[in-house]
Amino acid sequence: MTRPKILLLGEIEHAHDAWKAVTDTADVVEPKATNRDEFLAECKSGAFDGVSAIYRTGESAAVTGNVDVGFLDALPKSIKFICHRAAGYDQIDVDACTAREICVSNVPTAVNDATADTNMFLILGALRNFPAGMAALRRGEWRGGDLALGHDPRGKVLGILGMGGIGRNLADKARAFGMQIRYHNRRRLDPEHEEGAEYVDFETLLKESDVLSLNLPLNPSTRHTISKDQFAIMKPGIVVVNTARGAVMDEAALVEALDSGRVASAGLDVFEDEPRVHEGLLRNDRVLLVPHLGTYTIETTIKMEAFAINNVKKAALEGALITIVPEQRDLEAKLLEGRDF
Ligand SMILES: O=CC(=O)O
Repeated sequence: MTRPKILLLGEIEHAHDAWKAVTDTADVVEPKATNRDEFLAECKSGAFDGVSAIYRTGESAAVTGNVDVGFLDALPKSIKFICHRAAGYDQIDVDACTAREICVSNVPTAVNDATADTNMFLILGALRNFPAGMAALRRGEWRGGDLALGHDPRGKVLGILGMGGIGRNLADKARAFGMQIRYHNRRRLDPEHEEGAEYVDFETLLKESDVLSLNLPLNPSTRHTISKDQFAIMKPGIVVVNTARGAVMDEAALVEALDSGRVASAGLDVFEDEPRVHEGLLRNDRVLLVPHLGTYTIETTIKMEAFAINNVKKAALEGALITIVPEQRDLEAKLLEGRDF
């Protein structure tokens, strides 16, 4: 029997044992390309013919670009699975994959704790104005007068926009700090999973939250969910934090809202055009900035890699996935129908 072929886009950083179990049973090919044009030319040269599954990291987009129509059109027809090593898969045009009968997986659960930890750090740091105090100290001004005078989390309303795995994990952590949890989601959670969190409409969440946390995925319909009009109705003095994706919020509108004082402070792990960060955020000591470190721990990276590796292994060896992205869930049986593994 011929060994299955996997295309590796990016690196396996930590889960080497799990990866060895893949290379024992499948052949792995890696591109030589150093930029997108070279990658597309390499695809078209036949270098990846016979590959059935791709393992990719978000960082690999620096060479290949996003998984868009141009990328998919260049791939050999043998490719039927793309296993992405991250929770957010905004780099992947899932509709275009579906049209080509390519199944997509992400890493949905392994990221929850580390991302929610980062989220809580941003909430505390932004509420307490720690960045202002830290910047004053480095300027030799100790606390910088009352610049760093902050607020306690206890008793504050935390509005969570997007109550998925990370949002629910964050709610658990924030309860321990005495915060009142409200949330808005496309669909209300089953009340037994709410654990006291109150479901409110989007407008109420904006108008009544003391802290707004963005925990929704980025896709074409969630881009700039928070923009000028939304800032205009937020509770004055609100704190805004984002560990989801930069583009769910209009960054320029956030800078204006910070400058006008509508938003008192912000905590951001993600940016619209990473690694570029808006000048208006860099110069503002009331913004706590973290360079997309939400999941960046050894333990979580190992869990994420192992999860994606298990998906690509099952894809290459059995022609199926352990998890498929929600957009394709109802289509899975149809997409896999008639495949010959
Ligand atoms: O940002 C991190 C992830 O999407 O996993």
